[in-house]
Amino acid sequence: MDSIPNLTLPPPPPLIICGPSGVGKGTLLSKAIFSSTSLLLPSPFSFSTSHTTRLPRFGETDGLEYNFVLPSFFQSNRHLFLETATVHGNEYGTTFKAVRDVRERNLICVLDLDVQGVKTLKRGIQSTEQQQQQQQQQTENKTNNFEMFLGSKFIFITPPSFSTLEKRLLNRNTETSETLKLRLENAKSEIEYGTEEGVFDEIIVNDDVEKATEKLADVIEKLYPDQRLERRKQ
Ligand SMILES: Nc1ncnc2c1ncn2[C@@H]1O[C@H](COP(=O)(O)OP(=O)(O)OP(=O)(O)O)[C@@H](O)[C@H]1O
Repeated sequence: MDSIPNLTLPPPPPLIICGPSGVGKGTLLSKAIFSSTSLLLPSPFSFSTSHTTRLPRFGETDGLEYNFVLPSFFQSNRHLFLETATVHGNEYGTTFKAVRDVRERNLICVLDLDVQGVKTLKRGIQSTEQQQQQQQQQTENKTNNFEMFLGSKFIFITPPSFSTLEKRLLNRNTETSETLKLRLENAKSEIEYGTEEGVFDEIIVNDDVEKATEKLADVIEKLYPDQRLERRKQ
């Protein structure tokens, strides 16, 4: 007997935000899409819950801010992760399941990825597109973790200048002189990649925070024409 077709449409593809550390990704995202105060117009976007080996801070709940796991979880389950990164000796990563969970809630998944993560994702998307063109997917009937990322939108946030990025990292007061140096060294090649023609759908210069927030909201509404974001009076 034929199975009943699933008539619910999947949510729109994920939104990927990338940019050097300290450029203001978190700041702009929380102002542009996660600041909704209206219960009638809740944000259609949601972050996925990452995994980490760092210990929970006071007030953090397992499964909410992060899935707190042992280092052995990362070692034995690499295949479950879209991307992983080591920060200050702790592992962080996004599993395919975490993205799927957001999509099952019918929300658009937002991923804050570094350049390595973007490259991995783009490779996965490209090979999935190739497989689909050759129609191998149907004949082999394999589940492909990258299928849900087809059509993802990529936004790169860049600083107005290198010295501004350095100032922001310094003012944030989160860096030692070593991590500051490392983040700035990485930023050079990240900005080079991010501003290359055709890699990202949109590039936003985070100069004035209010203008950049407005620009981010405009760009998101352009990339997701069926979505409306709650705009704040400045
Ligand atoms: N347009 C802006 N003008 C001035 N300061 C800003 C601007 N945007 C962000 N900042 C400040 O810069 C610092 C870095 O911002 P934020 O933490 O959002 O960066 P991030 O890209 O999310 O960094 P990370 O990738 O390390 O998490 C913060 O102290 C933030 O308040």
